[in-house]
Amino acid sequence: ATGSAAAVPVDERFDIAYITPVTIGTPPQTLQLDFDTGSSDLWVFSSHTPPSQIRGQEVYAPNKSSTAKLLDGQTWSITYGDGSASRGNVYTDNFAVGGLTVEGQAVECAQQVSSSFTSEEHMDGLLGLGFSTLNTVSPKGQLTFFDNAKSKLDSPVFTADLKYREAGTYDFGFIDKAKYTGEIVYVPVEMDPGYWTFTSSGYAVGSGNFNAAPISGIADTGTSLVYLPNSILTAYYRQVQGATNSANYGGYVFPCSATLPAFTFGIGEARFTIPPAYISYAPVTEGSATCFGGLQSSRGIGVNIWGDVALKAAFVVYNGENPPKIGWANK
Ligand SMILES: COc1ccc(CN)cc1O
Repeated sequence: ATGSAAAVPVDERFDIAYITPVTIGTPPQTLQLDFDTGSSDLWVFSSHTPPSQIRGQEVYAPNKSSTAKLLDGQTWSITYGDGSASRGNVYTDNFAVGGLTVEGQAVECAQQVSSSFTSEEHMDGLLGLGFSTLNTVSPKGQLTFFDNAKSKLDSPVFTADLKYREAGTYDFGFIDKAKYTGEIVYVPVEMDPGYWTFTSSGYAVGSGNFNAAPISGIADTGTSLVYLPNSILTAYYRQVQGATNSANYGGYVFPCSATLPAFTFGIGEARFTIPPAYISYAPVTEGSATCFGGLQSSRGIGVNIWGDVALKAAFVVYNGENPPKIGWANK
């Protein structure tokens, strides 16, 4: 079996996140979820979510699905790196992504969501694609959609082809040769504690020399920006007129009119270049002449994060074999 579905920017302007249509239950209920390789809970706005916390989202109503079953006594609670959070109870139901169906998928229904989820009107929940060890359901941890689907997939992989301000694709069970150029370069994945953790071979700022140095980090489709060690950030923003690391805005900002260098990162011998446009991420507030950078410091996070700003510069293969590996190709 295989599946394929669009990854659409959730907002018209900054690629804050990408949403993908899924169907849940019988008859099928369609929701738009943020596919997140940085977490492993599949949770949705639901008929159990307080109406005061819903602002336009579609909800999953298990009581309207003839195939829904309550997982009695099971609850979930998750907090993300940006401080957002949600929690609730758990059902199993039929769940499909782009023609690929899993029966008995754990669907975590929100009984509480934090304000940043409420304000993300087009996002009806998250679909975790991290390793199932990260799943928060207690007392019995649940499997991700990918782990449930894996045995029936033609190949135990999914791929992410995210794009700059346009729709890309998530494919399950196959690698579409039309989506990339050259060869896919694979590097090992450390699956403890549950992220797609890999080591980049180094970086270059603009047309400067490549600095060969191992940079461990996670490939995280659910994070908008790239978070790297401070030393790399100072090397990059030193090249940007008027750039400062702003306590006020919580990161590197610069005049939106500034000329930005590209940023290149290595995967083995391969090189991937993030164009300047991806790094001039967004005005700090609507209409401001000050822009927030797409490259930020990982100081204080505890892990380096290759988020969407980097991922959309590549075609990425998440290979769930044992041991897992991650593949990168230009496109
Ligand atoms: C508030 O929005 C989000 C918070 C956390 C994640 C997971 N990294 C994804 C989101 O879209």
